[in-house]
Amino acid sequence: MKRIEDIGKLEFHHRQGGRFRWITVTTLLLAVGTILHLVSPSVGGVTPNWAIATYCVAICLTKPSYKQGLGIGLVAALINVLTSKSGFPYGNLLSEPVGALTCTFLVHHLGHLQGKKHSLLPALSGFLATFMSGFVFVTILKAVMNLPWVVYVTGMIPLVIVIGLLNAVVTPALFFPALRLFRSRGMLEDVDETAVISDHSEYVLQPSRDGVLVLDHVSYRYNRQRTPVLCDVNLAVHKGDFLVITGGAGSGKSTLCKALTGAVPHYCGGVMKGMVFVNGVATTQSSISALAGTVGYMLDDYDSQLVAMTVEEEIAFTLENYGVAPEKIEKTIDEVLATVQMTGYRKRTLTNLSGGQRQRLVIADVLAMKPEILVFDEPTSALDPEGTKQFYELLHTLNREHGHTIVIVEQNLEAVLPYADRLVVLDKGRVCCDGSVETTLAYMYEHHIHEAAIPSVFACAMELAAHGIITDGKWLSAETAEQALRQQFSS
Ligand SMILES: Nc1ncnc2c1ncn2[C@@H]1O[C@H](COP(=O)(O)OP(=O)(O)OP(=O)(O)O)[C@@H](O)[C@H]1O
Repeated sequence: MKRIEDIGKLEFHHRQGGRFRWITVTTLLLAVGTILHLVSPSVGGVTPNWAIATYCVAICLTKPSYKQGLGIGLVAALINVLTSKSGFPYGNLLSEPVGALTCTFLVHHLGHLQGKKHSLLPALSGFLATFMSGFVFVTILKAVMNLPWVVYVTGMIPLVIVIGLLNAVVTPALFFPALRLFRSRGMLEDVDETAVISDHSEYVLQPSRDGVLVLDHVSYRYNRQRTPVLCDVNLAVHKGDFLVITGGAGSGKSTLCKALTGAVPHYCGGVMKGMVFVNGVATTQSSISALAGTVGYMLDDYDSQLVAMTVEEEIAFTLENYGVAPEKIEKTIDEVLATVQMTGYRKRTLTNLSGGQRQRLVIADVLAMKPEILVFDEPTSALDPEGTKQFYELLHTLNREHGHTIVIVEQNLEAVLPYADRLVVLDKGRVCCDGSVETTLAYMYEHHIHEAAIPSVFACAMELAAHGIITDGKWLSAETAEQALRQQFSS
C-alpha cells in the first residue's frame, strides 16, 4: 500500500480514447459521398468517384488500422453496389476494399509527405486508391463481360487514370474543410489516444477533516478541455447539514454535485486531482453504484431519471436493480411514498402526474436506496412558487425529522435560504466563501459575485447599511426587515 504525502497532487485519469472515432468520421463522410454520387452530373461520361474520395478523406483523418481500413472498404463497396448506375456493380465488392487498403497503406507509410504548406497525402491517396480500385473493377468487368483487349487497354484503363486524376483534385478539396470542421468539434483530438483509467486501489487515502462528504484540494477538468472546471476545492459537509451551493452559470456547481456522487470522474471521465471522500471512502476507490447507497442524487433534468410506467413500478425497478428481495420491495414502496406524501398515487401512471409529483417520485426513488446524504441539482427550476415551497418543506422534514444530510445546488436562493444553515458560493470553479447564510450573502454582495441571486430584501438591507441608514444589514425575510426597522425607528 502506498501513502500519499500531498493529496492535491494525486491524479485520477479516466479517458475512453478515440477507439471508435474512425467509425463516426467515416460514416459521416460516406454519407456525404453517397449524396454527391447521386446528384453529381457526369461530364462526357466522367465523374469523380465520390465514394473513394470520401473514404480517403476519412482514412487520412483517422489513420485506421488495416483491419479497420478493410471494414471501411467493405461498407463503401456495399453502398456502391446498392447505388451504382453501372450494369455490373459487383466488382465493387473487391475493388473498394483494395482502394481503402491502398489508402490505409499510404497513410501509414507516407503520412509525412508534405508540400510547401499542406500534406500531399490526400491528393496522392485520392489518385492511387482510385487507380488501384478502378484497375481491379475494370479488370473484373472485362473478364465477366468478355470485353475485347482493345477496349480494356485503350478505353477502360485511360478512363481509370482520368478519374484518378479527378479524385486527386477532389480528395484534398474535401479533406481540408473536413479537417477544419472535425477539429473544431474536437473529433480528431483523441483518435490516437488509448483508454486510460487510473487505479487507486494501492493507495491509503484518508480525508484531512471530519465530515460525511469531504473534498480535499479537488481540481477537475473534462476530457478534451484545457481549463479546469473545479480548482482546488476544499469543503466538508457534516452529518445533518442543510448546505446550499450557489454560483453563476458555468461556475462548476453541477460538476461539484457529480463529484459528490462519484459520477465525476467515474462516468464523466476527465482528470481529477485531489480527492472526494464519502463517509471516509475515497470515490476513486469505490463505484457509482456502491456510492448510491450513501449519496442519493437528483439531477436538474429529473424527468430523465424516471423509466417505468407507474409509480410503484418505478420504485420497484430501482430496488430490483440493486438486488433487493421482493418482500422488502413492497414494504419499501409504501414507506417511501408515505415519506414524500404520495401514498394514494401508488398505481398512477407517470403521465398522469404533475411536474411536482414526478419530482417527489424521483425523491422517493432516491430514498428507497436509504442514502443518508441527498444531493439535488437545481431541483426547483421547473416548479411554481407554491411547488417550490412544498418541495423545500419536504426536504426540511427529511433533514430535521429523518436525519438526512442535504446538499442543494441553487441559483435562485430566495426560497431555499429559510431552510439552509450554510451557504457556499462558487466562482470560476473556486469556493469563494463558505459560511453562514448571512456571511456568504454579504460576501457575494461586497465582491459582486452572482449578485442576481441575492434576495432583494438582503440586498436592500446591505444598501441601507452602506449608507448608514440602518446598523444591522443582514435581513433574510420581509418579517425580519419589518421587525428590525420597527425596532430601530422606535428607539
Ligand atoms: N461533459 C462536459 N464536457 C465538457 N465540458 C463540460 C461538461 N459539462 C460541463 N462542462 C463545462 O464545465 C463548466 C461548468 O459546468 P457546470 O455544469 O458544472 O456549471 P454550472 O455552474 O452547474 O452551470 P449552470 O448553472 O449553467 O448549470 C462549463 O463551462 C461547462 O461548459
